[in-house]
Amino acid sequence: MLKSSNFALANVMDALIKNPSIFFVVVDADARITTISQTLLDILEMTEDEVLGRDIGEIIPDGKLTRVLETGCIDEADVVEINGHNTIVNRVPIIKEGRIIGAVASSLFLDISYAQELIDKFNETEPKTDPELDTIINELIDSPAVGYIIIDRNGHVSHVNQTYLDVLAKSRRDVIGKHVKDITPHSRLPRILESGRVDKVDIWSVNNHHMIVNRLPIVKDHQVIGAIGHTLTLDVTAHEFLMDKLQENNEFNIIFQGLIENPYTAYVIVDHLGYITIVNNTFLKLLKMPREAVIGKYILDIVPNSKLPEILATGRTDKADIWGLHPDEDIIVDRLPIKKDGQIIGAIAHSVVLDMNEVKSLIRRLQDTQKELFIYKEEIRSIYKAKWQFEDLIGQSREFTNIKDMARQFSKTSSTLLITGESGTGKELFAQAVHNASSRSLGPFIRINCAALPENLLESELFGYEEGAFTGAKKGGKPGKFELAKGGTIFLDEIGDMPFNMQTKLLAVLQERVVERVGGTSPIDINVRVIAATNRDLEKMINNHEFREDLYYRLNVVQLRIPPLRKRLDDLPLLAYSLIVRLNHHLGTSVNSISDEAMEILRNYTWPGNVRELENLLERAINLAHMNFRNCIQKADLPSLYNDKYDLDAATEINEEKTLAEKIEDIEKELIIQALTKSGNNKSKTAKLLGIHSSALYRKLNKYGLS
Ligand SMILES: Nc1ncnc2c1ncn2[C@@H]1O[C@H](COP(=O)(O)OP(=O)(O)OP(=O)(O)O)[C@@H](O)[C@H]1O
Repeated sequence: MLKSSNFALANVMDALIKNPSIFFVVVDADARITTISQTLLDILEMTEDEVLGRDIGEIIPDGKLTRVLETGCIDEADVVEINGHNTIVNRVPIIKEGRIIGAVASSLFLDISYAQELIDKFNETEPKTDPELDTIINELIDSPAVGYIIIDRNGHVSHVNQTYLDVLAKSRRDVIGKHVKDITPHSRLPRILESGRVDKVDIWSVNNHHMIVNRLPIVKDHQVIGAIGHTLTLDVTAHEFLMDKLQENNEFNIIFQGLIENPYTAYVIVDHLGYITIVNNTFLKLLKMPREAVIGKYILDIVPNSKLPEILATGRTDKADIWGLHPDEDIIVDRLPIKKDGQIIGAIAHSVVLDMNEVKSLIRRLQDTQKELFIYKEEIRSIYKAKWQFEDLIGQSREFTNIKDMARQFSKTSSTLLITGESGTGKELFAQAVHNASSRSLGPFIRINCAALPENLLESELFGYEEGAFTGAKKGGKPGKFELAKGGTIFLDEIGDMPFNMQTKLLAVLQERVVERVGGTSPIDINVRVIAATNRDLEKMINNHEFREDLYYRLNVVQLRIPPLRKRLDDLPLLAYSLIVRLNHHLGTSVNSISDEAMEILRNYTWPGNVRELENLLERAINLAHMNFRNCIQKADLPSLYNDKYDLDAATEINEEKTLAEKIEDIEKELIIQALTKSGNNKSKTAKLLGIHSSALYRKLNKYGLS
């Protein structure tokens, strides 16, 4: 009778299921025996009470299982002799959560003594010259349970027993004296003649019989004079062999049923041809079929959508695949090939999560949260995007107030508006203010940056797409910005960077006032006001054939030219102070003034990056002043205005507080700032200066808070 301690048998399952053995011993992490099969006890001539709880080294002193515990390495097909029985043993560590918690030694019980005896006989005399020996050999190999075939040094069959002749479906006359390859063309016995090595526990198929075989060389005076092939299991795959054992009402049932029969895990095992060899009750329950209807059947005849044939064909391992036996009954499964000597001999599928209801409810909750998040994001974006009003636009200079007045007038109409001006002058602010002062103020204000997206994405972003329009297209399709902006304003920022092809498509939309989704067939009416902005000289671009003239006229129905900061320097103190108030609020600082010297530096600067540059510069100045416990911005807080290299030097300085990756980011940020300054905050020029695509630049600007 077999006894096992509290040791978690479930953990042994994986180790054993890959190991079609019937005699075994299990030890825990301290090498103490926790489970042992009766047959092994019989071989050891001991009782279980004498063995359980004892160190394995005291019972089987070869120390090999202890080594598996130490190394975690599998020890496959090792020939050992236990009490005069030659046995082939597999030793496998039991690993849980990355820790070795025990080990199993299991044997395909193989008494190779017969074969050994045969070899010994061969070694005594030349087989062909001794008819008496033939009789002895024939007697020895005359076993209904084991198939034998023996070849001489030339590969010709010298002996074969009736059991193997039955497998071959041939008569003795057809076989004796023939070359083994003429009988079974793919025979691996000749290989043994060449290598002189034992070929242990190999899966061998002939005439649709699947067997486990051993092949041994016959060696005399260091010369290979022949080879023996004999079966260990006849007509069964390894797993069928195991199943046969399971059918027997013996002690193995207890342990193997425990291992395979697990109500939380469905198991199915196929042989190398895809025929089901093992299936547990949990899987049968899923199938709603009795065991007899399943075992021995081709997997696809039972489970038409099984992926096990793919595993057999490719040898790949599937981890946590969501798969459904029946529609709407998804489970999560692992699949793995069973390999022997590098060959795929079968495949296992077992469930990881059988009850998907819990997983599904989690997924549903996640989807709900995502939807909610999307709604909030949209809300935040709309609040943020359309927050600017004319009152927020700072500037009292004539140039500025004139533009503001003009813009107020334009907000009373729905005409397409083109806003031009250098980078950072406030074009987007004006667009928002116009929208907010217009009759469309309750509708959405949707901005799209035409420079930040590659052409193919820009098209689907602007016009949307239908389901299946391209690989990766979302189910149900997606509305474009023109559709989303319905009843409101669409702000086409950086229009000068729109690819030429897209310009043509945009022109058609503006002319016909309809959009067609990518992959769609029906036009959708649009009801939006279009405001476009650019810091590029569109007229020059038209001359260079970079911008469509007809589109320019469509966009330039009315135009606002925002003056650069250097042309309204009178606004500088007011702007600087207003920005400081806003920045303090944002940064949680309380810097409230600028020294005259610092203001003078600001006045003398040319402001290629305009108000945005002023804002960025003041933010850094506030941080520096704050770090130095000052409430007043001083010259020292504006290092980049009198020393361009300052920040790059600071970025490259080695200090322990930052990792290499963080330092590299600092340097990248500084280089971008310098390129922005150099290009007058022109994004496409900046991207060119840095040798990167403008969409990459926009990502980086976002990352470093420079946009
Ligand atoms: N008149 C202003 N009053 C207050 N803040 C301003 C003003 N003009 C610009 N700003 C500030 O400068 C930042 C840049 O403005 P905006 O994004 O509108 O510039 P832009 O001309 O659209 O730039 P780009 O061409 O690079 O897109 C704004 O976030 C705002 O903080």
